[in-house]
Amino acid sequence: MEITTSHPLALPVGVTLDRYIMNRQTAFAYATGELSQLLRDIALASKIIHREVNRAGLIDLTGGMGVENVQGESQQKLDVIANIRFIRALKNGGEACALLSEEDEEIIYTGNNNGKYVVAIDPLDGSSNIDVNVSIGTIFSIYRRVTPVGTLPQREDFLQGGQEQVAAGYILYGSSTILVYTTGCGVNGFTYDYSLGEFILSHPDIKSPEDGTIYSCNEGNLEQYDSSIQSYLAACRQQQYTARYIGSLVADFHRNLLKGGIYLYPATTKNPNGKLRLLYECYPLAFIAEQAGCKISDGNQPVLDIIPTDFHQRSPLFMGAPRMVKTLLDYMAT
Ligand SMILES: O=P(O)(O)OC[C@H]1O[C@](O)(COP(=O)(O)O)[C@@H](O)[C@@H]1O
Ligand SMILES: [Mg+2]
Ligand SMILES: [Mg+2]
Repeated sequence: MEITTSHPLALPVGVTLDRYIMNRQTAFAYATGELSQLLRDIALASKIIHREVNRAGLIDLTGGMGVENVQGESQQKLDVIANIRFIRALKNGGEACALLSEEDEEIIYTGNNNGKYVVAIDPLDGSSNIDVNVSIGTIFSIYRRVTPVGTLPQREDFLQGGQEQVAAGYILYGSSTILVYTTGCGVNGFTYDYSLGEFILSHPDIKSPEDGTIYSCNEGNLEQYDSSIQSYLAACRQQQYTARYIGSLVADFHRNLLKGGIYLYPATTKNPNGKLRLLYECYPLAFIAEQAGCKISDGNQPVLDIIPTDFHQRSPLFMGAPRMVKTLLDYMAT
């Protein structure tokens, strides 16, 4: 077999995540490497979860734990495993002084009080899809602490508001595993090459299309939505837009980000404040979406402007191609 220069085997391996983070770090004079190390620690934990998600059916990691988390949702085994993996990686890494997780009611202290950062995390997103081999993910948000280094982290370290995030990202465990993140200088995606054990830059400088024809929403809740949202969804159907809903926020977000679309999780009579959690689902995806040129709203204001009051508070979420979200907000304003 002749290996020509265009043959995949001849192409140079892309930039690894580690190398990319390093290159970025040198771009910031005041950068000390701690945030870079924290991002690497998160990437390491996600490689382990990639392996466990992949083999879940073989190592008895499917099914529930028979217990509920602080949200009143039944915890899946992989929810718990992923939670443990991130806590352990951040404890060992030393850069995070505390975490806030979807799976735990209160702050998780890492014991690294000299750590300058705190992390809010949804260890496993799309739990209802775990056992049926549908894409799932992890979502994370990083803040520089506001309490003095060396002291015990406090509530205010996590309730700074979405605009104060210094980094945010997600990992999508799908047909391939991809890590997408921002530190406020654009959005980049890295595909995991498990044969090398490396995340490789595969989606540089991701930008959302200005408009789209994909809409993502659980229409099973249609009767519970505000009539203006029902009218918007009817208009989407009339225009023969494509309905796509995986039921894993990370996967629905990722598709719409690349292809152009709108994701809606409105308030419902069951969840009058929406279902999705502000600190570790809405804020981090809003930071990424904004950096990629999307529009993100809770129906009344940009999501990053919402003032947080509670660790596990929920928020309606509307995000996607700016022209589509603007149209929806026009419907909601009438
Ligand atoms: O089943 P519903 O009501 O459509 O909700 C699906 C949404 O709930 C979630 O599963 C909530 O996240 P978790 O799985 O992390 O709890 C999102 O990923 C998804 O978009
Ligand atoms: Mg989630
Ligand atoms: Mg979750």
